[in-house]
Amino acid sequence: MDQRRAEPDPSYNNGINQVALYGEFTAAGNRKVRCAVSLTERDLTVQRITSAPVGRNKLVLSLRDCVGCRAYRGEDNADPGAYFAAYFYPFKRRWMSSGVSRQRVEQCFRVVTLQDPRTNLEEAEKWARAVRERCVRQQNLRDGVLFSEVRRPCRVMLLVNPQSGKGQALTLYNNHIQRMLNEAGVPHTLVITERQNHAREVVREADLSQWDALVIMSGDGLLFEVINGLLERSDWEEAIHTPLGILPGGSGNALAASIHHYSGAMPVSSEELLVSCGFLLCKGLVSRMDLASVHLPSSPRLFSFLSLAWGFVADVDVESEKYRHVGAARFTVGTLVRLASLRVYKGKLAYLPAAADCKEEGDLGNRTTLHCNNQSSSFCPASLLCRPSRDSPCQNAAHHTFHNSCHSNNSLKVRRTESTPSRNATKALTGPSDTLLPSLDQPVPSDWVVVQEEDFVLMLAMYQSHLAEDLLAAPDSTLDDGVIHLFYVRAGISRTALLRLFLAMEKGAHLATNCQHLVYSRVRALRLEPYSPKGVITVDGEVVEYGPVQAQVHEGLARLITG
Ligand SMILES: Nc1ncnc2c1ncn2[C@@H]1O[C@H](COP(=O)(O)OP(=O)(O)OP(=O)(O)O)[C@@H](O)[C@H]1O
Repeated sequence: MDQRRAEPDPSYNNGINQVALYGEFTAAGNRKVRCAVSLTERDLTVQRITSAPVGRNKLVLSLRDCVGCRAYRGEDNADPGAYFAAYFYPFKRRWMSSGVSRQRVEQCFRVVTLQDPRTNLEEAEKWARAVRERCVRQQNLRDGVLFSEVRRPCRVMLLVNPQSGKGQALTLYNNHIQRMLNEAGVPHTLVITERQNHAREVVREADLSQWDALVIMSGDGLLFEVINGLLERSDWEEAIHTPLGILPGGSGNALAASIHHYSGAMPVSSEELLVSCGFLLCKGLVSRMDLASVHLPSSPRLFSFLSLAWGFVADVDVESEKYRHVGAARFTVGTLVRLASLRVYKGKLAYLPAAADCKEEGDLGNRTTLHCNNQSSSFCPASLLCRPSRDSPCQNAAHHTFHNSCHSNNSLKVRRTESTPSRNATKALTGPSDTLLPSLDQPVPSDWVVVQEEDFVLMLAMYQSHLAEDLLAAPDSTLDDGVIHLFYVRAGISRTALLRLFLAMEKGAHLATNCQHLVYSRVRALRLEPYSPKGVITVDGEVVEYGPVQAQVHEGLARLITG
């Protein structure tokens, strides 16, 4: 038989395409299949050695899609061969449906250079090491992305809430995540949360020098606990720099959907989102993430990484809890139910606008410089749709409102854990100071915009892109843009128009619907004073004390593994 071999291509002999390693091995699963394997700085190329023309049966796998590679001896002691296996998660077409998602590809080879098992294992280890090193270098090469730090987490605390979402977080861990982390060589310790605030207590007390990353496999509620636990520590400044990871195990999974979106990938199903976030976690790149501090009338200050909501969105979040068995679809069901009894919420909203073209760094002492961000002039995609003029004092909205009749059903969930009043802007002992916020009983500063309308259907402040897996609420948000993306919908909107807005939000196109009732502003701080005696306010999807609330963004305060 005329066996054509895939010898190293001479045209590859320059730069990144230069073949660093070349070998011929049998496939681990079928010793009759021989493969020519070559490794460049960028790719692993596998060419089956057959009589077919060179190029057929050739697989080129990008090392950017590789999470790890390991070498090992076979189980049969009489077998002198050793093995190396490389694990890739490239985007592939879905079976039976359109679009692409990350799907697992394993390439495993048997090395029998000599009859000596040790030499064979050394050869396999050489390959595994070379693949791993190039994977890391490919991550380092990524440019144009504001990744500040490259660090492979090696000791990970993985906090899993077994009750989150449909109650399947542990099954999802067993079916997907455990294997991915093993493939990536990331040792981890599983902490299964037992009750509310368990994770908060664990991270508040933990010896953080023992952990390179804290990863949360749950909904957004558990990350909320972890962030607040870190910021309650006396060493909060260091603690909040602990890299955090998020794996979707809840029904909302907004932050997981946001980092998937930031990675440039197309929307995917819930299980595909888990694989995508698992992949990003294994890649181990750490980015800065904005947090917002939130002040409530009589509860301690909270830190929030996602959203602050009042009105329609907050009500849907709370009321749709009972539909959590349907997973991410719970928000769609909740939206339809609440639309049927659309309400008007009365209150006063004020905000500090973000500078149009400048990005001010956080107000921590060590980051006081100002950076002009030339690109941010194109920030507001629908600049025509940002309607600051609607906030002008001359705008006189008709004030025929219904008082909010929403009854707070949050007695079990409300985060009123301590009783320290916070009448001063920053009363808490730990965490950064809120230089932009006066105390809640003082008027807002004169450079704030006071919204003239007092009748709303919703107020939604977002610091990340997604409100839920399939709700791209703030399409222009980035992880650390230092901006609160403030949306509100004025009273008077029809049910149909509101439904259209939420349908458009699935693709992040709600600003382009030209809805006259929707107002969007980029802000750095805000205050809401609800007038209705009862209602719901949520922070990161969790119900908090109802009443006046204010928040300011802290740019890039936390660290998140974003791949
Ligand atoms: N073992 C447990 N039993 C009951 N509640 C728990 C347990 N572990 C954690 N919790 C609490 O469950 C709450 C909800 O968790 P989380 O938001 O992560 O999941 P979820 O509500 O299912 O997700 P989503 O918000 O996306 O629907 C958190 O406030 C957390 O404190």
